[in-house]
Amino acid sequence: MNSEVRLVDTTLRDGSHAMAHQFTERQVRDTVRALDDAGISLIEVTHGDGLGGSTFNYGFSLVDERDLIAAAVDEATRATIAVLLLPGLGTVTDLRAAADLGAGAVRIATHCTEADVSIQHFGAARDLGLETVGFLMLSHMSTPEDLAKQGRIMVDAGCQCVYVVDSAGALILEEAADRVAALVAEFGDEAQVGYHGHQNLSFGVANSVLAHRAGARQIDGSLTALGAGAGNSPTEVLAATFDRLGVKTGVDKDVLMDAAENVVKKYLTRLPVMDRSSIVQGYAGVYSSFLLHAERAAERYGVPAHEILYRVGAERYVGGQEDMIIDIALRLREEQAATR
Ligand SMILES: CC[C@H](O)CC(=O)C(=O)O
Ligand SMILES: [Mn+2]
Repeated sequence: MNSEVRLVDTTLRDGSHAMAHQFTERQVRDTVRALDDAGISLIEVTHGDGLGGSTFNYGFSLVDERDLIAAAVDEATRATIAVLLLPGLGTVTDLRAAADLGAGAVRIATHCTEADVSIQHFGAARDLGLETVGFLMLSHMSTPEDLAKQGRIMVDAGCQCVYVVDSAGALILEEAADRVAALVAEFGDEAQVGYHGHQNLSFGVANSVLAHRAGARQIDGSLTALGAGAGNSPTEVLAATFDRLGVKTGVDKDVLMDAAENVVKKYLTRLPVMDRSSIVQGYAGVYSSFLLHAERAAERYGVPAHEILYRVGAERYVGGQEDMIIDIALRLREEQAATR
């Protein structure tokens, strides 16, 4: 087992979902400075749904993400700023703009069975000299073998590290480790493997430890767990846990704990929790970023959010199908009215 791991922080990207994309430039600057001080080497800053995500369907950003990326680049003294890109929502033009602003890495995310849509984006990213990472989202929907085949498509396209992304917080222990192990076996020394967890069933940190033991070299976290659904594996907990296990992260856990307490907790509008809706997301395998969309639909149409999320899981809806949440809420409302 390798005794080192790189902790990557996504407070300012996955946390954007929990903040309903309302990050201010001040919040971004303060968070980047704290993470940079702690020694985090890769900090992701983008709309929750990636470049170009500020839309009616996904939710408008308070501040243009290009301004937030520029502020992050300005604030970081050692860390590289990464952006997220979902092909089809973000374009190569958006990627060039982010690189011009000083972003040094891109994480390109596709549904776990659709890595082929990322090929041209990886090519463009390598041409721009960016560090490249691939995100296989909703990884619980694929077998380890199929996931490895999809990862291979990304690596052949120029990806340097492919992540098993547990978007729904649905993976439990060896389900996460087996997926990581399959990718590690497929790539050998050609590319690294990463793990991105969500806490819906509370396995984010435990899965991250097992992912590292299975060969993952990069692990995601968010300060205070700020992220979609019940949030991500808390970066400060990952740092303390790996420290206890004797795995070097190169970060200062106490500075991270301070950042969680004194920076992020001061501005967050909603502390991620394992409540009924987010537990259902993990149980039923629902994209974590659907949580706020389901809560809004529940409020608007007078139906329970967790019922919406159970249906979303049963229908196996994936990222980009946010509008189907409204469809389900309307159907539930009709069913309710029929039983009265
Ligand atoms: C919408 C992109 C998504 O939030 C990426 C991610 O972090 C995940 O799938 O968990
Ligand atoms: Mn996520």
